Amino acid sequence: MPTTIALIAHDRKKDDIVAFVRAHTPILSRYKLIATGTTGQRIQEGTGLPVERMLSGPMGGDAQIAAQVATGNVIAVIFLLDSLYAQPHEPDIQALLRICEVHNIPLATNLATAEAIVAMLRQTRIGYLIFNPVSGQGNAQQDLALIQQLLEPQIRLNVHLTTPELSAEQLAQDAIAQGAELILASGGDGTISAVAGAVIGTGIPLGIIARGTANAFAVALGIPTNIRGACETILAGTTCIVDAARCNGFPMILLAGIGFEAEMVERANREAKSRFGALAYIVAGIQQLNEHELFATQIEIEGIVKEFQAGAVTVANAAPPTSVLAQGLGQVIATDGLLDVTIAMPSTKLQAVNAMLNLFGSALIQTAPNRPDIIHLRTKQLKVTTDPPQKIVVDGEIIGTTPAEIECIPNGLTVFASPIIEQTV
Ligand SMILES: O=C(CO)COP(=O)(O)O
Repeated sequence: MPTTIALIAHDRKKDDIVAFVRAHTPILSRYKLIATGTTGQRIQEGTGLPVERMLSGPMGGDAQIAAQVATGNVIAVIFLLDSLYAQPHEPDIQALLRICEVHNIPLATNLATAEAIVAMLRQTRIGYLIFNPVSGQGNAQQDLALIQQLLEPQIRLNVHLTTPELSAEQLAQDAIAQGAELILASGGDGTISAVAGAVIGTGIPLGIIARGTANAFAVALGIPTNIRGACETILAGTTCIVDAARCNGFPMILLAGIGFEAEMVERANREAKSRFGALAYIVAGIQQLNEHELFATQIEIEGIVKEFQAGAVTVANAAPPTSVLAQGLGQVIATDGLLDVTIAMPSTKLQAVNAMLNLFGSALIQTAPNRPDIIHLRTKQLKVTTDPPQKIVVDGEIIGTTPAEIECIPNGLTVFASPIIEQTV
């Protein structure tokens, strides 16, 4: 959908349009502004807002704007006419007015109707949709078309596709810098975490349209993992405030896995994920189980250090039941201001398999497993040191090796989701 507004004023109305734009800067600054040459210059000088300037009206500026309207790029035209004086380029003016009629584009020709357009804009939300076209196994073009079809009657979408050069995180930062009031992320957990990471602490509501392999974040927060359901959740408008976290400076929404999980994620590479979907993780997990060894682990919380021989250390902010290694407490609470830490210390492969099954079972019944080889705790922050150093995976991406310093950011994210009902364990 277009997000451009065209601004034009005849000479004796130029002061009016500058005053009008100045009075409505907060709302108009959310849109791309285009204007005829002199009008654009006056608005830029008078308000500091960026304006893309066409030719001056008599030289064809009205005609250029008419072309933009005709090609569907313009959401509204504000054209303060001077009806008391004849203009040399009257045919161009009439052509622009006619094109607005033909294309049913809101057109204000005086200050009263310009105010009406601003009132309309106030009721329209603009959503920055950050869309990863290579996530998951669906047809990205069809997915995007469906999202637009479902959301656009109520939310004007500013669509930005991720590319190898333009990361989801960069796009999210740009959206925030442009004053986004609503950011939507569509892709796998990597895309969603990257966008969420940039949004932490801004208070900007985040919509999640999961199209990935595991979609752990959506599942953890009870957000539907089909496009239609996800869009309905966004349109319903209910938001939840959940915790976020940082691991060695990297934003973390779901969990940090140290040891087993990091190795497993590395095995379940992009190619395997495209071929086997979520099964890739299980295949990789079984392969990994054959090779994995325990490592010496130090956990430091508020100056107190404890030592373990661990196979996996998982520090979770939010996690679905299928994030087996995070389930030391039977469920991960995303709204308690604390991280859920699970340390698995199996000494044989059989114990490891048993421990994983046990953890999965406890997540399903939301009770902590009672096993001597699983330790669990909740804390706001901790430091994990291992010998030898272990890889760390944060929200599905390897970010480096231990030591890992992880801190919860209570209430760091506002997401569109139904209220989360947590049971206290
Ligand atoms: O003449 C105009 C519109 O018809 C306005 O043009 P300028 O903004 O260049 O003065």
